Amino acid sequence: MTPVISGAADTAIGRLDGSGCMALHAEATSAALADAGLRADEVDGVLCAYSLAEPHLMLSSVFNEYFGIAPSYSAAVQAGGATACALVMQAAALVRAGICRNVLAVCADNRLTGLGRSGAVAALAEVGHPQFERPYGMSIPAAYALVARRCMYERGVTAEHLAAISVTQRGHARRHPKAQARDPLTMEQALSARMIADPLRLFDCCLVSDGGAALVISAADAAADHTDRAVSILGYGQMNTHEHAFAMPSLTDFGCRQSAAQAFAMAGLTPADIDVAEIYDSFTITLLAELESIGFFPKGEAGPAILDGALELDGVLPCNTHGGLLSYGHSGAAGGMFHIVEAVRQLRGEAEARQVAGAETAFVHGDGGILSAHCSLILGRA
Ligand SMILES: CC(=O)CC(=O)SCCNC(=O)CCNC(=O)[C@H](O)C(C)(C)COP(=O)(O)OP(=O)(O)OC[C@H]1O[C@@H](n2cnc3c(N)ncnc32)[C@H](O)[C@@H]1OP(=O)(O)O
Repeated sequence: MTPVISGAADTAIGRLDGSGCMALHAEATSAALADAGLRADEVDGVLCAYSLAEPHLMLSSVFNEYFGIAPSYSAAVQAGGATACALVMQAAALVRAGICRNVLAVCADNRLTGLGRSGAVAALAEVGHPQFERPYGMSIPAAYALVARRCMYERGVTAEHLAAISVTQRGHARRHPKAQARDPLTMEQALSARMIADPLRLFDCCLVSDGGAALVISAADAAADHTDRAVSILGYGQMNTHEHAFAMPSLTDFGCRQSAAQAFAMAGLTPADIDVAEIYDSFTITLLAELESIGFFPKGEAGPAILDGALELDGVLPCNTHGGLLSYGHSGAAGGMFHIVEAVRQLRGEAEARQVAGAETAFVHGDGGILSAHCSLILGRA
């Protein structure tokens, strides 16, 4: 059974006063089911993730009860920023195995209003190793600063290369009416913004947001009964190289190389065949390093290419066309799901002012945090 994405939707994003984690899950789910043309009782699989603001021991069970459904397969998955892609990979496997016909994958969190930005940043700092990192104040931005410094030393990455990423993505976000950060951003502003973790400045860092997103992954014949806008899941792959920053095998070469290679082999495609890319951008350096590890650019060449407009809507690799985690928003596992929702919209030709002309193939990638767990998807126009 070929798996397809038959429905995709996201909630509002940003500071959503009064929002709750479960309400955002339910809102995203209702919208994705409506998009798929599916009733809730036709869903036989539910996959969800986790919440920082309202932690639950078994989020999937809580969600099912809250939403009033009783799927035959249900689980909560946690793979950091790779979670959304991992949910799609697991749902596709359930469909291929004939276990489920319509799997709902949903992620949401209210971490901006639920924890406050400083509370969210403090909670994220807890992911560091309890013995070797947390006592020394290692934060997530600081860990990525180590990656940035090493890429500067080994590959000639410059502050301008990183700033060009945040400026390009802000330009994309300004074309998306729902994006959280839509003010104009210039190279000068990006390069002179306050330092967060040297060499990463404010606009090198992703946002903290409230929001949610959901997808329906169906068997192709099941989807054909309720929609003609499904998007094919052509390939997927995953790689886990380490857990904590201190154990990274390399500060410049990441597991996305293997996860993407698996996905490309399954799809029978190469990076040159991709029309639009939605790639995890927790920090500007995350994206730059991934672009080179995956093979979209040779080592040391992504930065100059980005300065030349490679990631623009009419560039060689239109990338993070909704604005990404840097400007669209980042709400835990939902942050990665926003990338997938955007890929679906691009392939359906529904991306409005930010549509990439003739987009037929999309590459999506999630990175678990400190570049550990990696999961890649390749989607295609059905
Ligand atoms: C583990 C995984 O699962 C994988 C991952 O995704 S890793 C990524 C996880 N997420 C993070 O690490 C979050 C990264 N971001 C941050 O830590 C914070 O945004 C930051 C430290 C960069 C700034 O936080 P701060 O200093 O407390 O900002 P603060 O002084 O409150 O903000 C002032 C203004 O700056 C702006 N601002 C804040 N953060 C911003 C950002 N990242 N980009 C652009 N503007 C930002 C806002 O306009 C804000 O005004 P409002 O409050 O009106 O919105």
